Amino acid sequence: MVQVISVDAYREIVTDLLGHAPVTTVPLAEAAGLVLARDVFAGVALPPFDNSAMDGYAVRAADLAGAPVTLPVADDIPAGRVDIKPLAPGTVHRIMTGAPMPPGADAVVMVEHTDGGTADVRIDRAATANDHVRRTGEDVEKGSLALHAGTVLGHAQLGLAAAIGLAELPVYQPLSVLVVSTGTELVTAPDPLRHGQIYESNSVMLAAALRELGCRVEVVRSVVDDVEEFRGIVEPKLAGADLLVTSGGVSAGAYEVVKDALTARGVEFRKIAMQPGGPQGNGRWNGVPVVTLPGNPVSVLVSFEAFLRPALRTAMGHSGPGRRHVRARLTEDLSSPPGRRQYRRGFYLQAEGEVTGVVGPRGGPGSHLLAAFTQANCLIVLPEDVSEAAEGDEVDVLLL
Ligand SMILES: Nc1nc2c(c(=O)[nH]1)N[C@H]1C(S)=C(S)[C@@H](COP(=O)(O)OP(=O)(O)OC[C@H]3O[C@@H](n4cnc5c(N)ncnc54)[C@H](O)[C@@H]3O)O[C@H]1N2
Ligand code: MOO
Repeated sequence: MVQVISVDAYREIVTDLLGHAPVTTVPLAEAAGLVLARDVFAGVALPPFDNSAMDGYAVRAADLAGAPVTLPVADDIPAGRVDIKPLAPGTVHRIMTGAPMPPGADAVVMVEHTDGGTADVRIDRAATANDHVRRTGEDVEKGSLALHAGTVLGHAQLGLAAAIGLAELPVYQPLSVLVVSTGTELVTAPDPLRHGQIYESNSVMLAAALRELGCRVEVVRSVVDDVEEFRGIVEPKLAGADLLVTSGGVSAGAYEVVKDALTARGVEFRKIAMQPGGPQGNGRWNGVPVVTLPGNPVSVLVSFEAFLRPALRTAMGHSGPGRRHVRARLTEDLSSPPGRRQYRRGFYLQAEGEVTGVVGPRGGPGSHLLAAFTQANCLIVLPEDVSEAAEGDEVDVLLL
């Protein structure tokens, strides 16, 4: 008897199987999209020193009380200068944006409010202390928490890490996934199709979806339905993988290559109470986690959303599945197989000012209808205990 389990239970099984990726240190240039594994404290303040926000003149505000005034320019401070002399009372220093404030100066006058002189300068307006001065630590205090563990490293976060003087960051290592499509019927372009053959598409979709999540991916585009050949091609590649994902060869036919090759190798095959995506397998082969997906293209994509994406995100340190659920009203009647959670491709729309959006199916329930998926922006989720949903009913929608 094949064991049938719920989608939620299976998601937990796959999540436990993948566990957590190890922590590794990578250069900033390789960290985009990865998750920070430890809190990062600032070793320097930002700004690291009081500096000018404008090109102009560093002054003592008190010296400008009777503006307009003309004062001698005692020094010139371009950005990058490190030998900064104090400002004597009754003088100014010409200063550029980002240059250190001279000790004794308390404000900057923009060059636009002067005659731009280099020996003497006429300053047209009075100033207030702190005008156009960027204070040490105003952005980040030295020793403070700059980036929390669990932060997804986007461009702003990487910029901050660089600004506080870091060259590398501790991250959850991106998982290396080996993707293998099986099926004697599979052909890859530009080879011509003969009657009975189809172009292979699952590995392309899986690889793209995995790379979007930040995984490293190796692809074996197609392996024929032959157990020895499957083992011979895939087994040597396991050593470098954190996860093997296969497509096809797992249901009830006479030539189920993945099932036949891996049943005695630590992989358990069962049915999940979902449609599409019913037949699944998971386990370890030579210690490497294995998830075997059914071959129908929509089954692959729905399986990815239902449990692979959440499990991979958890493994790589992300919080949550990275997808939002909303409620929406159906625009037409739908039916669903009893006892199974059905995922229908849908299009969700929320009109301006409306609290609840509307959703309609794109294409039928068939797991071969890939084109409809490309027109969908969500999955309509019909629960196990629902076999009929009527137009106007509120349903659960997983936004893609
Ligand atoms: N007697 C039964 N037959 C089937 C059952 C069942 O319970 N009893 N389940 C059906 C369901 S549901 C699914 S899903 C499929 C899963 O079958 P397999 O995982 O063994 O997949 P295949 O038979 O190899 O392929 C299914 C389908 O998908 C096409 N395919 C496969 N790989 C690719 C690829 N890489 N790119 C594009 N298309 C691919 C393949 O040609 C088949 O049409 O089993 C049902 N049958
Ligand atoms: O469950 Mo299969 O994955 O419907 O087509």
